[in-house]
Amino acid sequence: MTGNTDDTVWESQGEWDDIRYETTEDGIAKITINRPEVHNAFRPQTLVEVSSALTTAREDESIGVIVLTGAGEKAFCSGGDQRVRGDSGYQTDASATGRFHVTDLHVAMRRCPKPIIAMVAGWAIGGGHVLHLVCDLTIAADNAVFGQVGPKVGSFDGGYGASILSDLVGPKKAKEVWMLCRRYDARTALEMGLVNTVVPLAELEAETITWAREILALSPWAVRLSKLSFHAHEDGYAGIQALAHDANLLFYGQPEAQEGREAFKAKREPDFTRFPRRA
Ligand SMILES: CC(C)(COP(=O)(O)OP(=O)(O)OC[C@H]1O[C@@H](n2cnc3c(N)ncnc32)[C@H](O)[C@@H]1OP(=O)(O)O)[C@@H](O)C(=O)NCCC(=O)NCCSC(=O)CCC(=O)c1ccccc1C(=O)O
Repeated sequence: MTGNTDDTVWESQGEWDDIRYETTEDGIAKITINRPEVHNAFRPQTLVEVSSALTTAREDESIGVIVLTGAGEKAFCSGGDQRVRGDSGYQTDASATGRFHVTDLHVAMRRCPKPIIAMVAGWAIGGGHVLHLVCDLTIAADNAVFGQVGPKVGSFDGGYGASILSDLVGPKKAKEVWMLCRRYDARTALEMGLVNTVVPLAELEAETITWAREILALSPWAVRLSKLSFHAHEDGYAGIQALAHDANLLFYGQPEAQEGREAFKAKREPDFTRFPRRA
């Protein structure tokens, strides 16, 4: 056990260098970027570990909601670790091929059928701001500060960092965020529609858990399909594919689909005549 908030006990799982992965008995997983000395900036290894923890949470049937956060009270995440930014992307070591590992994580977060809540205290800046954008919900502490810094440090995000932001706050405001690199406090972020709620820092985790438990009380399939329904439109073919594959997952549980499987295994022709052709 690693700690608790009110009645919540977090059980620590796995061996990690850059993150913590903890779960509660009632179905919440918490992934914490644990590099407070650099305001939780991510290096490639950080993103590999977050992705791995996300897969663990996704495949654990006892988990219904995932919380993404940063260690300490000063920062959610300050984006890519500028010390390992090479000329071809971010590098695991000086001789490694550079990449933008974070874009693969964005896709995995969108693809993950379980709701992901960003729990934001302090800085959510640059790629750290994009990470909260990609989460489904954001609970902000009153000390949170949001913003993009790409054009200041020679970077931009033409993927989710532009599109989700534009959908949330409108194209004019989104261009302001990226083209002026201003900082926005938590109250302003709430007014802009960037976050779901703002609470005192001391109540951040308790509030996040309350939201997570409200979700956990609902139908898992309906929550899952709700998330994928938004992305079906927003993510184009990839979004439609995720929703359609869930329809197929549900169909696999039906006698009609099972007849096809059983007939193949028994080396006989399938008999679908007893199944209705519904309106
Ligand atoms: C966040 C700050 C404004 C906070 O300022 P302050 O409170 O004064 O703290 P500092 O003293 O500056 O920081 C403390 C300590 O942390 C180090 N640090 C902070 N941020 C980083 C960082 N990103 N990388 C490395 N180190 C960092 C800082 O140097 C201090 O260390 P000392 O040893 O004490 O000196 C301020 O810290 C700040 O402006 N930080 C930098 C923000 C930044 O430039 N972020 C990177 C933006 S680019 C990016 O994120 C890439 C994103 C990406 O990869 C991508 C690629 C493709 C598509 C999408 C994306 C995407 O955007 O996700």
